[in-house]
Amino acid sequence: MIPSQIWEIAPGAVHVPGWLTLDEQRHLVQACREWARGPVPIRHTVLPGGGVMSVQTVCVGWHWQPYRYTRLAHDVNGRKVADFPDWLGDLGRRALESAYDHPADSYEPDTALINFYDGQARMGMHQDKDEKSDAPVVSLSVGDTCVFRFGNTQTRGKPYTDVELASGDLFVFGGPSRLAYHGVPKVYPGTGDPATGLTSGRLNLTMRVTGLR
Ligand SMILES: O=C(O)CCC(=O)C(=O)O
Ligand SMILES: [Fe+2]
Repeated sequence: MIPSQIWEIAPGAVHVPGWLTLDEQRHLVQACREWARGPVPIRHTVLPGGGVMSVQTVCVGWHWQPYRYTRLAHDVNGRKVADFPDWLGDLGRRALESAYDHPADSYEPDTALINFYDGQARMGMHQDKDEKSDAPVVSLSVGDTCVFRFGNTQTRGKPYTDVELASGDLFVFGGPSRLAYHGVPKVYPGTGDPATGLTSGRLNLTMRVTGLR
């Protein structure tokens, strides 16, 4: 295989286009489909102020609800989310190795948030800061291409860099970029390859280390 190109967007923030093979994307879509059904079904997360997120989210390992991780999904059906599978941890370590070009044996993600975007869904600028660990976030995308806005650690606004994340792309943010604001201002409907098993929309999976036990 041709080695993937690696783009450093900011220190510790790396974009690797086309990192997942089509087979890996298919496998991920299948797994996400199962997780979306339960034990805690995929849902539009309700924010404390009453707002509803336009993306739909399902978690594995730990359940995220704004703004903490819990064992049980109190805001959905009170059940425990699916276990974080070993194969996903292996994929996370491989991803980190590709992005940073050094071994990642000690990287042990214990939660994944899976977001589904339809053509209208967006995600506002935010920091991933509910984890009690400074380990990197590994992000994998399948389906429609989006604009991923990667900003700075100080403000929601400029400076930021807009990156197009397409199906199979890997994005890692850690180190000095771990707490950078980021968001998804736009998804381009109809740009994904149905061969992934996803006929419309965009799937994004982020793995994280919660630092909880
Ligand atoms: O969909 C994406 O690419 C980013 C998702 C994200 O930032 C999150 O789940 O915290
Ligand atoms: Fe995020």
